[in-house]
Amino acid sequence: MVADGSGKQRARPEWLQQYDLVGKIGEGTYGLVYLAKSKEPAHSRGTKIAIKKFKQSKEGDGVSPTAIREIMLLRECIHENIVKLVNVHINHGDMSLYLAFDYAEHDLYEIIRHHREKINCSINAYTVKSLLWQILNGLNYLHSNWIIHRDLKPSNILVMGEGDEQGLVKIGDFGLARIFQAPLRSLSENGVVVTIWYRAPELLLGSRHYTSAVDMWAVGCIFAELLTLKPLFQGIEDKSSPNPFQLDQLDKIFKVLGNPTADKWPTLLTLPHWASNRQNIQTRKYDNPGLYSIVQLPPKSPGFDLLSKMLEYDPIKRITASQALEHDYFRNDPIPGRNSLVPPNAADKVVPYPQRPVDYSTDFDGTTAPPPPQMPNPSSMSGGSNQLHQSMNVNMQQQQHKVQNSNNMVVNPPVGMHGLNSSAGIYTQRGNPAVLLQQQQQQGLRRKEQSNVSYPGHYQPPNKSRRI
Ligand SMILES: Nc1ncnc2c1ncn2[C@@H]1O[C@H](COP(=O)(O)OP(=O)(O)OP(=O)(O)O)[C@@H](O)[C@H]1O
Repeated sequence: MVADGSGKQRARPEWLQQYDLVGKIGEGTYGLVYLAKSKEPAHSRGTKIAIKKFKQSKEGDGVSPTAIREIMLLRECIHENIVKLVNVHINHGDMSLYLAFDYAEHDLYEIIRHHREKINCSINAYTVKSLLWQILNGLNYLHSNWIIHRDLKPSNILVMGEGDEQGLVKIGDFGLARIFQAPLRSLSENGVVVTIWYRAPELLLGSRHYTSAVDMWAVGCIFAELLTLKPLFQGIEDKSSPNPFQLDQLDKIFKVLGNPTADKWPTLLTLPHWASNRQNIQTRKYDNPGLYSIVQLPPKSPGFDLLSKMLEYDPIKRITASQALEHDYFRNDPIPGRNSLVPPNAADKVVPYPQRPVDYSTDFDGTTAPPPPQMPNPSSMSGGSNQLHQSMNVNMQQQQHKVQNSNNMVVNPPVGMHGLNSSAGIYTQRGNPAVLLQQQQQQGLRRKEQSNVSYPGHYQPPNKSRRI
């Protein structure tokens, strides 16, 4: 118990007490990601958790009540192939937001990189198929709940490490792309880069309507990348204005799939950039699509058929997640399995992927932790990082102190919607998740129309420095 400004005693925020902060594991468009461990036996001691801290905007306007309400809705999404949002914490002092997720030891960015740069061999067919099936399964769940991910890419496809859930795919970051529609410029300046490589052609051509088909395009790109270990369409980003027309990205797509035509894609002619940049777009003609030679699949194979249907130009004709799950590709050997990392056939080698690197020296403020001011407590020691770990705990305590003085709101794991903070005007509702998610979708569309934001123009070049 601690005293607040009024002299009253109040409980420490529960969520801070239950974890030991271990260190920083990554940095994304919206903020930093930390690894923490559960301290409490009730949550099975030592359970790893990923805490995402969202950075403040330069204007310091914090997290809007609408964003918070929508995040609360994301906690309703419970599915084996969706990363679980276990805790939401808003620090009202500086209006920063912390989201705690189940921790995944791997992601497809690292898995693909490991095969390409470390072991120099392809990912086995069973693993590719199992990963793809589970991505589609998670996506089908999201789409049937009216959630469009909008930012699918290998680093957002998490894969569980050793344990009961080993090899399970968890889609991360779902729903956040819309909530935080305009990422902060300063983050890009920090060297963190987001990518246009997985962006659907209708968006590149200026469509303002997101449909679930944009996610299927991204899955097609990821499928190809799992097969070849290289991004399929590596366009060079134009950064000349806040939201420029990405000609090179489209050009890379056309080169592989051929130029789109109004015959095959009737609404093409209505897309803003198709009309306004027609000359630029159509100077180069690509008549010999070469997708099958890139992915090295026979044109008549089920795998190639599925991939082509994901990379269909016309979003209306593009295969849906539920259709894809029924595709013949998944009915043929090797049959996909729950543990994507351990093929049932003993002849297939199990690849030991490395654990995520952890930067033990960065605290929750994103600054380097000072040397520990006191002797390490042996009970919190682990491996060679004892001192740093201890200093992280100290920082955690400092953070706690800050938080306790800042009228924080903590929302603990859910059964149904809950959490009311009238002083902040933040509320969530009890009710049917499907209905709520539909409302969420409608609100999002309305907001998009009002703000007239079609897609954030914050992309940086492909040499993304995404690690710690
Ligand atoms: N639940 C999690 N468990 C383990 N690692 C995670 C988890 N969520 C995210 N990460 C990792 O943290 C890093 C940063 O993630 P984050 O989602 O913030 O950025 P990103 O996906 O690299 O880029 P962007 O923010 O542009 O989507 C990535 O390596 C990601 O795989």
